[in-house]
Amino acid sequence: MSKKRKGSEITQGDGGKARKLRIDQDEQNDTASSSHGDDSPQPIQGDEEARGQPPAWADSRHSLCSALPWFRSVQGGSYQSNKLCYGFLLDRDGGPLDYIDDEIVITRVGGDCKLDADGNLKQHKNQDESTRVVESLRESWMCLQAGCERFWTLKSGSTPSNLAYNAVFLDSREKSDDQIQPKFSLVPNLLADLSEYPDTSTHRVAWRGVVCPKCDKCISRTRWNRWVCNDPSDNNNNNNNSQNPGTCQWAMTMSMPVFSIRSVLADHEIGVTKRGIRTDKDALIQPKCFFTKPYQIVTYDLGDIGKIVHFSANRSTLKRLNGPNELFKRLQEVDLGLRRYPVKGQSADEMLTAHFAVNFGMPYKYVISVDSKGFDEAPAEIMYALGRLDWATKKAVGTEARESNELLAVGYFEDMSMGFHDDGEDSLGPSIATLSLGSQATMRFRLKKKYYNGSAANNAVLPGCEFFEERQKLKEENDNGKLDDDEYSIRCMKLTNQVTRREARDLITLDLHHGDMVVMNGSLLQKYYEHSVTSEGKLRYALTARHVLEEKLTVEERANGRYQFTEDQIYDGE
Ligand SMILES: O=C(O)CCC(=O)C(=O)O
Ligand SMILES: [Fe+2]
Repeated sequence: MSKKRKGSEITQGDGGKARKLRIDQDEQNDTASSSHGDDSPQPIQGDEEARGQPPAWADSRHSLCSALPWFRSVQGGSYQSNKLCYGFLLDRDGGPLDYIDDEIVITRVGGDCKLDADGNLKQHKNQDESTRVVESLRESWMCLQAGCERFWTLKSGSTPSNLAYNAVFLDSREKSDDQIQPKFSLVPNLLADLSEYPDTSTHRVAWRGVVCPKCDKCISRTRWNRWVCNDPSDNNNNNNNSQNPGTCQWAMTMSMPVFSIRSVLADHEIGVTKRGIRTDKDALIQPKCFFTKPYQIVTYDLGDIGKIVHFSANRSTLKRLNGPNELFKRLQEVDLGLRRYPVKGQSADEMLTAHFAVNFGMPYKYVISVDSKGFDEAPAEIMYALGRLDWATKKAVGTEARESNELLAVGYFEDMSMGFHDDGEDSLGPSIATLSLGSQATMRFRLKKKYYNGSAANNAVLPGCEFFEERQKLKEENDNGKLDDDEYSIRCMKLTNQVTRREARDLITLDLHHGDMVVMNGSLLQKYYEHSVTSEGKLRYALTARHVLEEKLTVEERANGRYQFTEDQIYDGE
């Protein structure tokens, strides 16, 4: 910023001589030699050297938004709430008419920019007579009434060449109300708060970013229990900025108390003998319930597409040796290496997942940018979970089920979730099993966008698509020859054109409780449907086992997936 303003005075910043600007309209004439005259407020010069240090800085928008309450707009340039602008993100692509001082920001948001020869985004079109937005340019007063013969003309009759803001305009504003004070400090000291209150370690506020106390960099919480400035292991992480790693090595580890299972559950009772399941008589897929002593087993059968089997553990199953209660406690005590990764498909340094993850065994697409740890590095708790998941998979699918050779551990703090996705890589076997530990969660299944309007599923009528019953009827008529293929396509297309929803409705919703296991079986289930999970408490783990097809992997990768259960890791279903 070249100049700073205070009230109606414009003073040169950086220790320069303070000079008073006389605001005398008569003295402003057409012949101003330059609109950037000595004593006028000046727009920011893009190539000017920065002076001083900012109180906080960030190398990605995500870390800025996570660390400072003043800017929470991950995508937009302006962060506002209730018509109040809290923060404005200006980057090097500001326009030539931008003006900023202590009290005023005049700038533009997006639009009309093009990349120049050096790859910099530059404003493509400037203010001219066709854009009459700014009525405050200093060069001289002129008429801005389109159609007037003096429109966009200076007193001399010429059109303006250099544009700068009129000082009177810059000065004309209401006095600020001293009663209104900011809600937070410019850089809140979250670190001090969190070390004082370790029982909040998994609360929403604790997975915000912090500002590095050494170098003032905004740091997202990518690690389970710590913040690391310039985390060297981000190099694997698709992070653009890792090409220019910073030198500050500050890190802080949070002491995290071990939460009892009781303290993270909202339920009255842990592990009821018979669990109520969501019942909806109109639901297309009706669950079939089956009780055994240790588990209530609920199956959602989608015919040729596949099935979802939900195992709910009862109280004594939860309490067994190496069972869910113990695993929940012990997973908190070991260092699993959980961390948050950039969301796939987003620009590399932007969004991070709203859950922590770590992969064991064979590599899996979900964490493709990080090396998977071999099962030989997995803590025993992972192997106990794997044993239980293999049992559940066999129980749901039959003895032909393949043994898992990969396990993704996911950790959720308060308000964390996993958005809609499928687990259907072509390098995976058809069965996927998950063990839930800790807080309750909701799992939803729905048809993928490209199928729910009924248009793209190889002539199959998929449960959950719009106009399912009408489509089924048409298909029957087509199958038994009542409707020829052409007419059938026309009628189907007509239905597709009537679809107004953007996304499919949920087809199946599961309430996942501590100790539950869910087995999804069928590759078509992953092809046509997607699922999401929203965690509803302060701490939850999901341990998901899959079978990655060996032929898709290198010899070294295959070695990671080998393991030998100890006797007690083989689960007997009790
Ligand atoms: O959190 C869960 O229960 C499931 C997680 C999941 O869908 C996955 O890891 O792919
Ligand atoms: Fe999944």
